[in-house]
Amino acid sequence: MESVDNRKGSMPSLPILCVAAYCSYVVGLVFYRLYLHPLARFPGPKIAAVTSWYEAYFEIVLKGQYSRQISKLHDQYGPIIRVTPNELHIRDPRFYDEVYGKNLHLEKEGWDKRFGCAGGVLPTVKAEHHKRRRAALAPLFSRRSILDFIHIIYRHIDTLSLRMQEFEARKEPLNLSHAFPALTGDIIMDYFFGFNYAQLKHPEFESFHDAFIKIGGTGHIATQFPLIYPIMNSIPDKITAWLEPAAEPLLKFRRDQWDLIGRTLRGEDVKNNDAKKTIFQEILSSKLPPEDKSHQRLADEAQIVVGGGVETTAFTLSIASFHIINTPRIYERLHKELVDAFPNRANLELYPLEKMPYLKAIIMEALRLSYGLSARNPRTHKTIIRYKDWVIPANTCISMTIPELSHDESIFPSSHTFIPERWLDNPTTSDGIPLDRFMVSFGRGTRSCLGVNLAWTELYLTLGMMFRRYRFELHEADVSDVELGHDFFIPVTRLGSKGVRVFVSSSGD
Ligand code: HEM
Repeated sequence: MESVDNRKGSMPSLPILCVAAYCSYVVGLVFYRLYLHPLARFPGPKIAAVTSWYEAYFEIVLKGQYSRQISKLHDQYGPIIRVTPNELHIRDPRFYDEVYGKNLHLEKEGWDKRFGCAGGVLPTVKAEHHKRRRAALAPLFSRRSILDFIHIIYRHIDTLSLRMQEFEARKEPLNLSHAFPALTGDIIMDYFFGFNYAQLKHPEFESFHDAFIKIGGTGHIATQFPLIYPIMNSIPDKITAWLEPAAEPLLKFRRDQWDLIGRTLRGEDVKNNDAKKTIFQEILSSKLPPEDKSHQRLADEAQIVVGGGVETTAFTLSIASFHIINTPRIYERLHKELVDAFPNRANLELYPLEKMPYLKAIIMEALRLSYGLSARNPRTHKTIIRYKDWVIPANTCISMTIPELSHDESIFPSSHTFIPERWLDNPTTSDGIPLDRFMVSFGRGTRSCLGVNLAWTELYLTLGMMFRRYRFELHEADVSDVELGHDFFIPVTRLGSKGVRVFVSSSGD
């Protein structure tokens, strides 16, 4: 008996064994990531190579600041760096087309965890799934489809114009940063879902805006803790809305979509406008396999399409409007171009707007500074890629970031200044490359923006209407109300910003 007790006493207890095993695992993992990992040779801070907690610190604790930190790391370590244990980041505008090539079918890792709707086309990981999902949506995004729907876009632009008159009459500041997401939200709802929430008519322009900013922030947490969405989804909507009132419009949207999809699957026509088809009818009549036509997949797609189209276009409109109003030279030149084309201020037509060089240059400049997405945009190539002296192993996640390209001073001198003139008269870079090759705010290649035609149409018509019919005066707004403050996947300004607020008056001519 005595000898058995002695043996027991000399054995470490189970918790100690577990701690020792865990410590050995961590030491082994650190050693592997630093010295044996396929990316071990690449430059960058050791801490980023060892753990994604480094990324988490900048994204979660400092609220969307890792992209900014990555720019500083590029200054220190060069154009290619290892930013997480398994990801390389490249800063080189001339390498963009290699990473986001046109004919390549590339996997996109990581975004599936971000939004809690992994079945949507944007976050789809596998290239083959993406290809068929995108093909099913493409007809709905064609120029022809947009022109078929344009009367509904005009209707919403007219509503915005009426709201402007209302603010003019009341002599109260109008918050453009609130009005634009309501406009783009109503258009997208009508276009894809056959009805809208009349957000533009809401006194305070209630919209999906705040909810999307919150989702963007949550995406950083979900990247590290993917279970967060299943946990959140298990909480009743009422409690979520009580904890986070900004989420309410999106929760309502999700409930309504779930119901609409159910009704569409049962064969009902759920539209209550005169658009031709809803997105659900389009997907259901496509050649997609049954698993891509499930209730959940359709709901995921609905959220992605609305998420893709509301904030992006609205932010571009805010940037364009702020700078036009803030720069009399730009306002006067644009206004003259509009008056020449539309002597009668009540008229508004897409084709003449599309032919206006200065308006187009303004939109290009606003797109450049609105970036589309501020997030690192990952792609995984199945083969090795060579970048300068580096050989990037096959199946490595490589990312680049649109804001870095927009602010490359060798391509866009004074890149933080809004200069529409840089886009006039077919400009080229100093080495003769057309400047618009470096306009990547709609992405590039097989996974570039599907909504580009709709976005341009909205941008032409909204800015054309506003700056033909009205004059504006900024109210307590400055450039920090339209500059990137936080990367919440979409670019977000400083968090305390009250938005671009303006007094409105008639243009009088
Ligand atoms: C100024 C406006 C817009 C900008 C700057 C913009 C930007 C972008 C960018 C950069 C991507 C590519 C993401 C990637 O490379 O992986 C993208 C994808 C996408 N955008 Fe847009 N977008 C805009 C408006 C819209 C609109 C109005 C819609 C329509 C609802 C839309 C729907 C989509 C969709 C569905 C995708 C996913 C495409 C795919 O994965 O194949 N976007 N957008």
